[in-house]
Amino acid sequence: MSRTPIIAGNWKLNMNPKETVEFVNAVKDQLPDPSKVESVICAPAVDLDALLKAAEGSNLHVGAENCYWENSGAFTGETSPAVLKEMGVQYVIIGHSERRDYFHETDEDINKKAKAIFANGLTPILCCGESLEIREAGKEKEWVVSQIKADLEGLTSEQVSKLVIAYEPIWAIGTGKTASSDQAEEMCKTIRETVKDLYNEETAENVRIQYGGSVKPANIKELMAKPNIDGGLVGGASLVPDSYLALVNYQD
Ligand SMILES: O=C(CO)COP(=O)(O)O
Repeated sequence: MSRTPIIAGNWKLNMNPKETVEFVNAVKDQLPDPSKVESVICAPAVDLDALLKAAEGSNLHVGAENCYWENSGAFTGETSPAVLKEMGVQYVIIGHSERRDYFHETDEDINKKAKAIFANGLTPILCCGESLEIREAGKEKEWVVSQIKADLEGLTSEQVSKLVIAYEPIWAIGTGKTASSDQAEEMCKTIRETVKDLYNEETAENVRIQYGGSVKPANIKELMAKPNIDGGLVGGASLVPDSYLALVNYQD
């Protein structure tokens, strides 16, 4: 298996440019070799310039938390994927449950964003996941499979081979309630099987699948030991240098 583990912080609406630079200076010399574990921070758009400059020459890779599906035009307040690429950004989170819930993003919007991100040579980190209500009804697999099918519509196997998918059960986000490593593995396996059904075995073997939802230094090792979990998408525990370093250096 040749998938490189990828641990990504999702800072959400936290951190300013000064705090961003302080964070990078505290972590940049202690990050793992990117061929062993890829370390990513996804930051608010207003922090990206500071983040990129501070991270230059280090093993830290940079992502945005969102973007629009058009590169330019009369779209007040949006972020251009073409400009993210010009700046040196590598990843863009799309389909986070907070964007789906609070900003009413649909699978159709997310699919358009995925296409625009790939067209600009960036890599999407595509989030999916079910609410507590859906899990309690026993419908989490069909829910996530239908999200994945709609979000990947029209993408090529070459694109999906490079994609990162983050399985984030909404009931585990910011709640301190982690899915058990078995529950996380079961869903990540289902996602990989869905990619295999939609594309082929090779694409399914290449796609990297993260788990997200109360990932912490205390549970990262157990999650990463699972065969279908290739990384973590981490909110709260990615904001503090020591805990971010403990996460990306989980192999030590
Ligand atoms: O939403 C998340 C990452 O995208 C998870 O957030 P927490 O790690 O704070 O639970």
